[in-house]
Order: sequence, then structure tokens, then C-alpha cells
Amino acid sequence: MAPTFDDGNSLFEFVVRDGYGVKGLVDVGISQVPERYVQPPKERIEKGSAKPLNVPPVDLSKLDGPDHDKAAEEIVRAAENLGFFQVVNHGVPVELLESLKAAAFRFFEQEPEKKALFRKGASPSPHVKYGTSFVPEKEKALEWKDYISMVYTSDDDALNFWPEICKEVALEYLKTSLDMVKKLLKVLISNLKLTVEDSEIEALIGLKMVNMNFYPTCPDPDLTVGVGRHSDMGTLTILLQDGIGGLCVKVEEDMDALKKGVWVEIPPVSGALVINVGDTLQILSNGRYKSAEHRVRTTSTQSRVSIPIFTIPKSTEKIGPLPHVVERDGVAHYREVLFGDYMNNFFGNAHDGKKSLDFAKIEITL
Ligand SMILES: O=C(O)CCC(=O)C(=O)O
Ligand SMILES: [Fe+2]
Repeated sequence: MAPTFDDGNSLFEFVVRDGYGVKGLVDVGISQVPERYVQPPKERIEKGSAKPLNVPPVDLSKLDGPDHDKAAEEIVRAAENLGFFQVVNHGVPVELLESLKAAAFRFFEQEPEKKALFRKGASPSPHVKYGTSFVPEKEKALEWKDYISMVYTSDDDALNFWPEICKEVALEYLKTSLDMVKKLLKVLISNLKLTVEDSEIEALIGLKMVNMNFYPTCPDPDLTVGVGRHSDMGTLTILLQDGIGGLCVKVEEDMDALKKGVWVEIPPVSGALVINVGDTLQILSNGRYKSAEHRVRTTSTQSRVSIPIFTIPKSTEKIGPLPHVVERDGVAHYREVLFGDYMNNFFGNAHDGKKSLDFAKIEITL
């Protein structure tokens, strides 16, 4: 008979401390969602509650031709409105996208002991971490997700310490994405101020991290979340999702027919990558670009994988609204912060929508 984990502590021990993850829980044959994973009603995601967003992906090859301005305009609008968009002709080979999804499955389908080698405290490198949920110690209800996180410092470090089973494809994904990230940032920053130095862009993406997320099938998706409501803390996130779906984004301001507060789903598009604005870019643009609040619904039919690249400033970097933008706006909505402090605050708290931005927000009292 499958263990019941009646006592919340033994479940926490098994899933988090021993490193079995949600995958381990599903593999022992649970037929009900354990109490520790049941979300409070206001965080649950009703099936079908988010309608698919019907916006065609931006064709990034146009940035290099006569339609440059039109493509740039689409990118700027998306960053100002929803904070999420999809791209095609992005320069990352489509076959590589397929290999990445396969590599993510390979990693998570290994025996628990193999994955546990990369648990916090056990991992041979501070740059590689296997875990489950977001910050389990701080969460009332855990997220239905396991992950492996790989910070890039150099090719040598990646090839020596990232998991053998996925390191080559993950590194290739990171490298082939970077040109696109720089192009997107050039478009977004030059829309805020006329000249942009390459060094400014480099400073915004001083650190890069590739994650692989695994969302096992869930006995009752109405009770759980794959990832709770949050915004990403960095500059831009590049995300590869598979064909299952479930990534939902909150509309922050009224947008044509979409009303503020409504959730929309980013539909899987074969060969496309999802791009989203992170808190850093919202701060830098003094709020013009939106780091959208998003979350993931679980499914009961098939496991889902997603593979984000987070581009973030180095922890020693100071980030604040661009002076030129503050001058134009007449007011700064954010203070300058040391990115390391921002990051510690982000990882020190459970996901809670866009609360992470409060760390840098200047409250205007009238
Ligand atoms: O799995 C997804 O589609 C999104 C994951 C996500 O939001 C994250 O890892 O920050
Ligand atoms: Fe995210």
C-alpha cells in the first residue's frame, strides 16, 4: 500500500529534505493531494478560467530587415501592456528545443538518489541546485513542481558541474539565446533613451541561469498550483514550454477587450519561445514595462516541463530607474537598490504576486 504521509513532517522530510520531490510522491502512488499541497481557495486555479491569449508571436527575423521598426513596436507594446509575448525566428535552433525537453525529462526520470546529489548542501557546486517548490520552509502550501537550477559562470564550470545528463543542451540553449536577449534589450532600452551602450546591456544580464521545471501529473489540479503567483526578479526571462499548457498571466491594465485583473493563458506554440519582463526591467523603466504576475496550473493527464533562462544583473550591480526616464516622468517610482539585496529579499519569501517589487518601491504619499 502507498504511504499516506498522515503526518505533515514525514511528507516534508521525504519530499524536501530527502530530495524525492513531488515526482517521488507521485511515484509511490498517492491518489489524493496531501494536505501540505492544498492551496487556500483564493490561490486555486479553476480549469478553463484563463482564456488563451490570441496574439501572434513576434517574428524576430524582422528586426534585421526593412520591417525592423514594426517588429520593435510590437515588442515595446507587449512589454508595456502584458509583459509577456512569444517569439519565433529567434535564432535558437528548433531541434535544440526538442532536445531540451527530452533532456529535462531525462533528468527528472532518474532515480531520486541521482537527483538528490544536487540538493542544497549536497551539490558539488554552489551554482547547481535541485529542489522542489520555491522556498518550502516559508510556504503554507507547497508548489507542485521540482526543478534543477544551473547558474552560468563559465563554460568550464558548466561542463564540470552541471548534471551530465543535460549539461550540453542546457549550455547550448543559453549560448544560442543570448543574441536574441541582447537584441530585445536594445529595442526596449532604446525606446526609453536614445543611445544604448553595449556595456549597459551587459550589466543587465551579468548573470544567467537555466532552470528545468518538472510538473508531475496531479491527482486533483483544482487544489494545487504548479507555481504560485509571482513575477520574475530579473531583466528578461526566456521560457521554453512544452505542449501541455497551463502558464497563466494576469492582465495588469485594461488592454483592448482584456480587462485589468483577468488571467490569460499563454498557449503553447510549437517552435516559439515565451519572453517575459522581470522586476529589474520594470524598475529600470520606472514602471513603463510590466513584470507580469504569472502562475502555472497543474494537470492530471501528463507531466509538463518548462525550461526558463533567467537573465539578471550581478549581485554587485545597482539598479534604479533610468535618470532620463525619471526626468521625463517627473517622479521616481522606485529607489536605487543593490541587486544582491533585491535577490535576497526575493528568495527569502514565498511567492506572493508582485510583492517582490515593494522592496524597491517608493510609496508616494499625497
Ligand atoms: O513553467 C512555466 O511555464 C513558468 C515557470 C515560471 O514562471 C518560473 O520558473 O519562474
Ligand atoms: Fe516565473
